[in-house]
Amino acid sequence: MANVYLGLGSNLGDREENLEKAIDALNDFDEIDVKDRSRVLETEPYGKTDQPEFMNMCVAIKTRMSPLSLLETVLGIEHSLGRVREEVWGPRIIDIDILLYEDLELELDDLSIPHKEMHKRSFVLEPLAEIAPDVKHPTLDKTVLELKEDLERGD
Ligand SMILES: Nc1ncnc2c1ncn2[C@@H]1O[C@H](COP(=O)(O)OP(=O)(O)OP(=O)(O)O)[C@@H](O)[C@H]1O
Ligand SMILES: Nc1nc2c(c(=O)[nH]1)N=C(CO)CN2
Repeated sequence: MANVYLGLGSNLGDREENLEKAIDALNDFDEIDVKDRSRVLETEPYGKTDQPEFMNMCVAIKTRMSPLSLLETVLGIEHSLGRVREEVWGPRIIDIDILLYEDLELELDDLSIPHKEMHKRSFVLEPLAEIAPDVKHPTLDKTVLELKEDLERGD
């Protein structure tokens, strides 16, 4: 079973309910066990700023799925919760990103692990540091807590 960390975000509709539904949908798969979850944090939109505030959280799962099966699964959950892909970085009912998958480093057309932007995003590092402070980012060779502190200092 692989230890995997996912980042969840929502800024449309009932944001907290959307996050709960996504966690329930993950748990509905035999190959996925949700092991831990951070608090839900309300965060300012990052990147494209003229959109509603987000609710973000991170979850720790154990899974037998391969990285690509897991990607297919999270995209399916996004679809089933009614997400419509319109603009990149735009408002969404639910977004599920694969942040870390064991200490895997993977660079495919459709999937980068670790998630390429995670170390630049406080809406990821803040909740992730609650549940995985000592987990190492395999490429940057720093723990989640160190990455969060670097970002807060503006490094
Ligand atoms: N680690 C990853 N987790 C989830 N999707 C990924 C990952 N790496 C690459 N992708 C690809 O990114 C595509 C677009 O994802 P999405 O629409 O959620 O982007 P976004 O949320 O607008 O931006 P970002 O990925 O920067 O958060 C997905 O269809 C998927 O193929
Ligand atoms: N605060 C916050 N900002 C974002 C988020 C998000 O989940 N939270 N997701 C984005 C695209 O993935 C772009 N900007």
